[in-house]
Amino acid sequence: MSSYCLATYRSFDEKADYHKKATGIAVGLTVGSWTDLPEAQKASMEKHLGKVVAVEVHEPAPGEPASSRYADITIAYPDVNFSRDIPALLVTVFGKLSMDGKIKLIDLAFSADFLAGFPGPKFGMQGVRDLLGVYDRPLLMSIFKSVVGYELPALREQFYLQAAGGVDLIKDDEILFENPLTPIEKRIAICLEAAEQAKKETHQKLLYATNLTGPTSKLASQAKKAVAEGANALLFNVLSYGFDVLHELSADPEINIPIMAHPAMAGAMYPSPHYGISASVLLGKLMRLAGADLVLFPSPYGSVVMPKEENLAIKHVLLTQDLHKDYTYQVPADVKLKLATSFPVPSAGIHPGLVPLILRDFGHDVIVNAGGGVHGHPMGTIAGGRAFRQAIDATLQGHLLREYAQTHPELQSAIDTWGIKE
Ligand SMILES: CSCCC(=O)C(=O)COP(=O)(O)O
Repeated sequence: MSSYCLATYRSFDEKADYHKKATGIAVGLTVGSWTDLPEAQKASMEKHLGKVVAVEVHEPAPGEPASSRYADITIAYPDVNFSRDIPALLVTVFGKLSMDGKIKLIDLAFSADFLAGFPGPKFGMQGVRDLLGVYDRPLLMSIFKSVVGYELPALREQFYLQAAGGVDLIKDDEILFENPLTPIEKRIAICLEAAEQAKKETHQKLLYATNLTGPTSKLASQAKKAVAEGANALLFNVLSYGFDVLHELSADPEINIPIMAHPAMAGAMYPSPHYGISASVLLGKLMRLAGADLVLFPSPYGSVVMPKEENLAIKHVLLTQDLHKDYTYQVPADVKLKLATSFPVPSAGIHPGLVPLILRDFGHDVIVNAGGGVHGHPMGTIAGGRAFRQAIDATLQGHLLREYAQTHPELQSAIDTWGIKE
């Protein structure tokens, strides 16, 4: 029995016969042509032929422009046509099609056969909590800022200040690449040393996500070098390297530390309503499928804004959604379909006054993440971390930030600087 992966597109066209268009996609991206084939060949090609699963046409409401006419089209692609990897799937379902007018890939669903090739996140949300021993609250992460051109002692100092403020994770800036001043093995050594120093004061465990960079062919060995040096997490710019690179790194048993996916470049792919790939597929489904343990993405609240419904769709995909959907296929009982969940990290322009909103929308299973909101604190970086921890504590205990701040000067100072968004 054939199995299929499903792709759903939103296509904008004022006049199109969308049913004809859907058939054109299903045939054009699989067997190429159908009606012209001799009957004998049709029989042998049947298993390779894409199928139209759904066509939902949305005509413009009275007063809306004709250009707002669109259809959501779902096509089933036979697994037999592509190998079990994300590049093959993406080129099949949205290779040439991505360049063919106003059309956006808005959803993907994977067959059991396809999913079986993906172990998913090695740690996931639960594994990251286990490493830190923190279960009863959202986590707090801070980001190295403006450290390009720094020598090791200055980098160590910035790490220590972040750690001493009580953060759970610290990540490299995504623009800190391999460089002679702070090469990965030396970064790891001095940052872990600073983490130990801070731990004497905070009594907290901490994960440091060091940026994995360099030529693709050397990434796995670079990651293993980092593990050998004691690294306890990696940051990875997934979209510039490709999902398959993340998949290979995360599936490698020797790279046994969590991988944090950075969304750099995503803005070139998801924001348009007419083109590209939806945020929930790009930063949600494909990241989790490829094995990201933590995924950063722009939040609806800060400086790089993503609409709230798209944010919540990413959260749903990372934390709860079953990525599997089978079309005309009985799933064998021994096929594992549930991937571990990935920790959502809504980011960019986050300050303590946004914490109530983040927790309202994401609940406990979220990582509050900030760079400028920690280092830009008027009382310094340590106070920046503390202000965030106070904002998290206040929100969990049901206090208004404004009231809690009266007895917590770091939070008060943060609110005076950035305000509270309700
Ligand atoms: C757009 S999500 C990535 C967030 C990030 O990496 C970052 O450096 C945000 O820094 P900020 O100072 O805006 O907290």
